[in-house]
Amino acid sequence: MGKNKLSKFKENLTFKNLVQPVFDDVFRNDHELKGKWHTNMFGNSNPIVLELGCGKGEYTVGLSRHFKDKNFLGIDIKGARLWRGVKTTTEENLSNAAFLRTRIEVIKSFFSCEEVSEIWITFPDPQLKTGRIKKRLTSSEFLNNYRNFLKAGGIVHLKTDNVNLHRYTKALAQENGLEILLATEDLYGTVSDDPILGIRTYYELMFLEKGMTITYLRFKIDGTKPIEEPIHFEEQLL
Ligand SMILES: C[S@@+](CC[C@H](N)C(=O)[O-])C[C@H]1O[C@@H](n2cnc3c(N)ncnc32)[C@H](O)[C@@H]1O
Repeated sequence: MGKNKLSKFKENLTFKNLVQPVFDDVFRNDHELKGKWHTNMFGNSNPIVLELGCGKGEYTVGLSRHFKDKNFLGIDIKGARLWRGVKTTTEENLSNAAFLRTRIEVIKSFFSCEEVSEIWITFPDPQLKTGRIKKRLTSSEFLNNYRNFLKAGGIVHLKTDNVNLHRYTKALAQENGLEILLATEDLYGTVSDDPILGIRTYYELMFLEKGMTITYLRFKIDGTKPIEEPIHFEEQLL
C-alpha cells in the first residue's frame, strides 16, 4: 500500500465527522447511530441527505456549502477517497457534512424509518452485466432497501455517464409508478448554469474530458408496494 494512502488512513482516525465501523459489527447488527444521526452527529433536526458511492464527496461538500439548513452524509467503502471530502469539510468547518465508510449493502443497519429525506447517487459503477444486479445501486433490491429509511415522497437523484444505467433506472421508476421529476440524457444540453446540477465530481470530470454526455434522473419513492425489476429490461442490457 502506498505511503500516501497510509497517511490518509491515519489522518482519517482523527476526524470527528467520519464514521468507520468494523464491517462484522454492522453486517447483522444495527450501528449505534441508527435513528440518532440528528442528535448525535449533526446536533439539529434538519433533513438528512445521503450521497451513495460518494468517492471524494464532491456532492456532499458542494451541497453542504450551499444548503446550510440540511445535513449531508457521504457514504463510500474507500477510505483514501473519503479522506478528500472529510479533509475539506473539516478545513471549512462545514458542520452539516459528515461521512460514513461502509458497504451500501448493509445500509439498513445505519438508518431508521423516515430518517433520510433525499439520496444522491453520483456516477455509480453501472454493474449492468447479468449477475451484477446485486451490486447495482439503483436495482429494485437497493431501492426497496432505501425505502425502509426514506421519508414518504423522498427524492432520489441519479447522475451518470452511462445511458443504459439511466434508461434502466428510468424504466424501473416508470414501471413501478414512481413519479419522475426530471429525466435527461444530456444534462448540460438541457440545463445550464444550475449551481447544484453543475457540481462536477472527480469521475464526472474524467468522463467530460473524454467527451462523454452526462445523464440525470430525479424521481420520488412513494407508497408501500414492493418495487420490482422492469420487465424485459435485463435482456436489453446483455
Ligand atoms: C465510479 S466511482 C464514483 C465516485 C464519485 N461519486 C464520483 O463521481 O467521483 C464509484 C464509487 O462507489 C463506491 N462504491 C461502489 N460500490 C459500493 C458499495 N457497494 N458500497 C460502498 N461504496 C461503493 C466506490 O468505492 C467508488 O468510490
